[in-house]
Amino acid sequence: MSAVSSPLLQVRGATVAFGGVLAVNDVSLDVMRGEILGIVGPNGAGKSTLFGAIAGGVPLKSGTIELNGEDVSGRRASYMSHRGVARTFQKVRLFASMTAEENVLVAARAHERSSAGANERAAEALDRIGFLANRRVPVSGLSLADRKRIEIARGLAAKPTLLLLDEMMNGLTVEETDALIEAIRSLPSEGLTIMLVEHVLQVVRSLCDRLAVLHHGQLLVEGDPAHVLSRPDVAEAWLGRATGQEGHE
Ligand SMILES: Nc1ncnc2c1ncn2[C@@H]1O[C@H](COP(=O)(O)OP(=O)(O)OP(=O)(O)O)[C@@H](O)[C@H]1O
Repeated sequence: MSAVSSPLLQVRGATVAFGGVLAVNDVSLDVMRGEILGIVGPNGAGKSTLFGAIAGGVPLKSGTIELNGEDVSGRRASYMSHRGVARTFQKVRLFASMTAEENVLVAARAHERSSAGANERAAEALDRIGFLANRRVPVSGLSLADRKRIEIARGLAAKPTLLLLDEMMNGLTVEETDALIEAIRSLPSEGLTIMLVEHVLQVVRSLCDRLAVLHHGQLLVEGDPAHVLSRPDVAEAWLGRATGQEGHE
């Protein structure tokens, strides 16, 4: 298999246990280069835990995770970051008193020693996600939608090959969601692979090339979004118990 067509990430039999709870249970999944893969499922299905195992810092009880053919199972987040994996968190983690630019610079400096280089990285990351205009405004004065973009820019400042986006649309209006979908859609053409956890159906349908459904920590099904979403077992496992955020429909 050529490097181009081989998966960027291979998850094999990944299992994560918290005490007696198997938060991720024997999950195997390939993530192809340049795709946007949606990870969906009801609350508590194991989506964020799977992200944690991939982004580093959440140890596997069993199984393996390979990135570019390297076994990275159980590695720390800092190691994964330098291997090209960046993530955002459900709860935006920004320094409120700092500007957008300063927040992104903090992330950029972890990857670039020279301040000129870090400034360049930060500006490029903000530009990629369409947020250069208000970059000098303190974060405390920005909308949630803007803060989500800054959170993504912080991830992009690492120049990742794999970006994990955790529920970016939570709390956004329909218009803000549409705008962020457009911004995210343009990213993979610049050599980026994206995995995203999302509850909003509109996002999943219009943004993802493929979907993987988790339920009780296990992979229920993966494949084309239209096919996956039409399955009765998916509707029952996920849509039947969704939280109402899919009201964007
Ligand atoms: N640090 C932890 N300690 C103990 N149990 C945990 C921990 N993190 C997650 N869990 C448990 O693991 C399971 C999977 O949780 P996880 O947060 O990964 O699900 P999720 O699909 O991301 O849910 P949500 O959509 O609500 O964010 C749940 O039963 C949760 O209570």
